[in-house]
Amino acid sequence: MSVVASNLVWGVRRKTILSDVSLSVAQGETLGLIGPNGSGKSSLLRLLAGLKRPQSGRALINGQDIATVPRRKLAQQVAFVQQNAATDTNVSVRDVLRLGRTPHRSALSGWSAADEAAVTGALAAVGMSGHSAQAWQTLSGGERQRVHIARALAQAPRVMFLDEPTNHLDIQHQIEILRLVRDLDLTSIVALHDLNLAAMFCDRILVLHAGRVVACGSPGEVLTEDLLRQVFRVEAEVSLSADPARPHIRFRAG
Ligand SMILES: Nc1ncnc2c1ncn2[C@@H]1O[C@H](COP(=O)(O)OP(=O)(O)OP(=O)(O)O)[C@@H](O)[C@H]1O
Repeated sequence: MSVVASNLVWGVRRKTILSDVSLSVAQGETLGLIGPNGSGKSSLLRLLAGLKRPQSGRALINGQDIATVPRRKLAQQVAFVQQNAATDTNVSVRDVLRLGRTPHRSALSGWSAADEAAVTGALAAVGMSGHSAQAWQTLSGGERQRVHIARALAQAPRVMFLDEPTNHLDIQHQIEILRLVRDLDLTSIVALHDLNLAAMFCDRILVLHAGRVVACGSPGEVLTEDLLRQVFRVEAEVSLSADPARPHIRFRAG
């Protein structure tokens, strides 16, 4: 399913937070969303996922304005891994994943073999099978993050929005989770702070700065020394030697 945003504007009171944001992500593509703190990445993901309404402009999933898609249908198609998502404390890991199946179940249908397979597969995909019966509140930060990603996978969405999914994860799991997202047969938009990971795993990268799109293209097109200086205020060397399409950034310590 494609995701398209046209001229999105959103703000609170008199403050404009997103100005005229447009983007287009094709079926199966992984778009990285980068930008400094407060540039509007989470706000944009919330608008795209239909959790907030734009003041003007439209967000479309598969050509349909998300404002017009019924909530349940939207939940069958779209999963959102939010930053610092909380979960009711008194549940097991498996229960958290079971919640991901809710949009696919009717009030009358019982727990099906397909539901069970989706939960088991999602737990395995994030390497958490061994924690199935553990109480959610006893998990480490990185394990919680992986369980939230697994819940989104269990939802079997066609589109996935992820806000800093590598938060709290060790380097092995950062790479594994992004590889998993890239290889899934779905459309994804991922907000990331680690620019080298964005370069490694995203098909294209969109850069937000003060609520505006300042660049969008392949990692090689977008992640230039000039852009890093102007948008992120850092000095860095960008090397294209190993793979010109996937630049590597070396930040200067000072
Ligand atoms: N409900 C709100 N009320 C007031 N200000 C808000 C609200 N939501 C977001 N903002 C402001 O909008 C700006 C963008 O916030 P947002 O969380 O989208 O940025 P971000 O790029 O995801 O940041 P970070 O990288 O720090 O997670 C910030 O300055 C934030 O303080």
